[in-house]
Amino acid sequence: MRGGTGNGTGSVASVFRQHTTLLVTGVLLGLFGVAASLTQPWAIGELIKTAGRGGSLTQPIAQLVGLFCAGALFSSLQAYIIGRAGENIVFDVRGILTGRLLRADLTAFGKQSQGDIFTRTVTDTSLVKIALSQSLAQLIISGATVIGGVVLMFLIDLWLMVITISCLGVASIISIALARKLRKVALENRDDTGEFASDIQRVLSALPTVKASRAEPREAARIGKLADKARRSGIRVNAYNALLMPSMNVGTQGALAVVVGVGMSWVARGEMNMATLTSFIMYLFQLVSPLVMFFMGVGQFVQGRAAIQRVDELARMPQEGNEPADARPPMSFGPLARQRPAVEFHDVRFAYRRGKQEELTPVLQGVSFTVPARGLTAVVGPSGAGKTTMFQLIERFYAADGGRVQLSGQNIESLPLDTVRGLVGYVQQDSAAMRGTVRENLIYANPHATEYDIQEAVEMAGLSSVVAHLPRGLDTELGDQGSGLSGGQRQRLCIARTLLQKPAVMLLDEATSNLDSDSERDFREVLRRVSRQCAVIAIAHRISTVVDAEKIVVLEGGRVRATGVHRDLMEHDELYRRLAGSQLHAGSGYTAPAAAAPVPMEPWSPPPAIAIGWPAYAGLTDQTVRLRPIRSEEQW
Ligand SMILES: Nc1ncnc2c1ncn2[C@@H]1O[C@H](COP(=O)(O)OP(=O)(O)OP(=O)(O)O)[C@@H](O)[C@H]1O
Repeated sequence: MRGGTGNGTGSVASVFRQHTTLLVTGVLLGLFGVAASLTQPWAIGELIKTAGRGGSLTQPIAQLVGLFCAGALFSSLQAYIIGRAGENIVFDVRGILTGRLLRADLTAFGKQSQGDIFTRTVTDTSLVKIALSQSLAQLIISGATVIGGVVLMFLIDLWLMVITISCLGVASIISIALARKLRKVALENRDDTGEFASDIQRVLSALPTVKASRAEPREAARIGKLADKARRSGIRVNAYNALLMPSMNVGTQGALAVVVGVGMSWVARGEMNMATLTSFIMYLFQLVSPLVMFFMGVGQFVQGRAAIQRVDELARMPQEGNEPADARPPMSFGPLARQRPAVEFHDVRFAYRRGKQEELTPVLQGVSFTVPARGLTAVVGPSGAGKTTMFQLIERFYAADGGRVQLSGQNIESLPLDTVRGLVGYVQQDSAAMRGTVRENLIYANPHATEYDIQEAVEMAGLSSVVAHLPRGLDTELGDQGSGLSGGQRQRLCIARTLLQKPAVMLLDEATSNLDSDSERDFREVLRRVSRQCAVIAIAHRISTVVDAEKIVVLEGGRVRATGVHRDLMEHDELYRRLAGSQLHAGSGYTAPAAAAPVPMEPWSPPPAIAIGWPAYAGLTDQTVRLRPIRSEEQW
């Protein structure tokens, strides 16, 4: 897709400027057509005069037919070229919007409803196309026809023209007032439609919840209200549109009636000849259609301006990844050195910004810890402690408000975003599979993955038997959000996808939550092998997965409460002991090491939502796993 305006300010205007050559060509062809049609009444007058004189009609008729053909040819060419320019404009505007949406800052993106974004990207851009191509060309061409016609009519008869102008002038003033009002209600209607689309999108994305909550009638009523709001503003748009053209029609028809009456009385008195009156009336007739088209163009253009405003607002959405000038290019980073920690948090503070007022929700309050370049580091803590938020800072979805996050000794803010995301693989809490084939989902982060790599990742993630039972194997189509697979299978698919990325740091957010105990045990074994190749940081619900971790970070209320290995934490950290106690006795199948301190069981109802962890490459057995020695550390 072409185009781009850097900061998004006046995106539509900048795209429009890029297409002026095609637009000007179209308008010029249209103006040639105008010249041809403006000459036609004069040619008809000549025909009448020649017929009156009894002369040969061949030449005037040929002249007239030539003018008709030229007019038709020019107007077809103009319509084609203007239409083409319009399609190019909408293509470029959508290209800019798509690019800016994909690079949008997540805080800013979160404030905008997705339905409204959809309306602006799809519907509003279509209105922009119509406004900047058809309506604009229509305004210029119809305007030129009207001006040319008016000048010629002045030349034919001054007084008849004064009568015409008086009737049309009143109608034009009314039409301009109506057009202004139309723009205002059109903007309201675009906003109402966006609100309706947002709500539909909200409900459709949670349809099973709506059904399970028996909320269909409530949702139908709520959406119905928004649809009705859009209907009412749409009716107002139609009302002003409906008044716009008739007000012009009444003006032109009134002018016609007066001109015919006055003109015929002058012909009867011999003060004007019939050919002159016929030419004048022909011009007046010719004026009606361009005048109506002109005001229709005004109507469409003002609606388009409302859409341009909305598209420009969307294009101004703040962007992520404003790289510092001294950001290093990706290649200079290389694989993470063993001797440096893979990830370091130094007194990191972070708060989410909510709503238009940017109210702060403090989450991390001075977090410090390090993650070695190899091995498993688990993050444990009660729900809401800020574990996922930490991952989002490592991925640079958000920037820390204070302190710094380092990747292999370098502040991630000073690294190109692409490098950070290439080095860090992220399996999210709500594993995000997408519509498309299983293979497309797998290679999403590494489109050049070989068949061997794919098979290996599938096997490592315990997906082999799942894929073997799918009707078309890796080429089986999945629905939205990966529907067609179970929750656990989707999770393994996302793990395989991240494995294919061969990250230097692998983040797993509660990746074992959808796995049964056997699968989790097998997965633990795979994870142990993976963590020899890269740094794995894991948040998981199951305590049993955490006991082998080289390091466990206990997070509470946005602060690191303790770090250590399982045995130490069992001895020294009260919270960890409680979390571990409830988990290890919850039937995970794990037997605590004999040397571990006795775990006091505390009555706990309801059980705390804890997150402990490490990732789950599920469903693997020693027989099924043929984890090829990773070809080289550099390649991983
Ligand atoms: N996008 C957001 N905007 C505002 N607040 C948020 C956002 N995401 C999370 N929070 C808040 O930040 C806090 C920490 O959330 P986070 O998801 O990091 O916790 P967590 O430890 O991963 O919890 P869990 O174990 O339940 O997943 C929570 O209080 C949550 O309400």
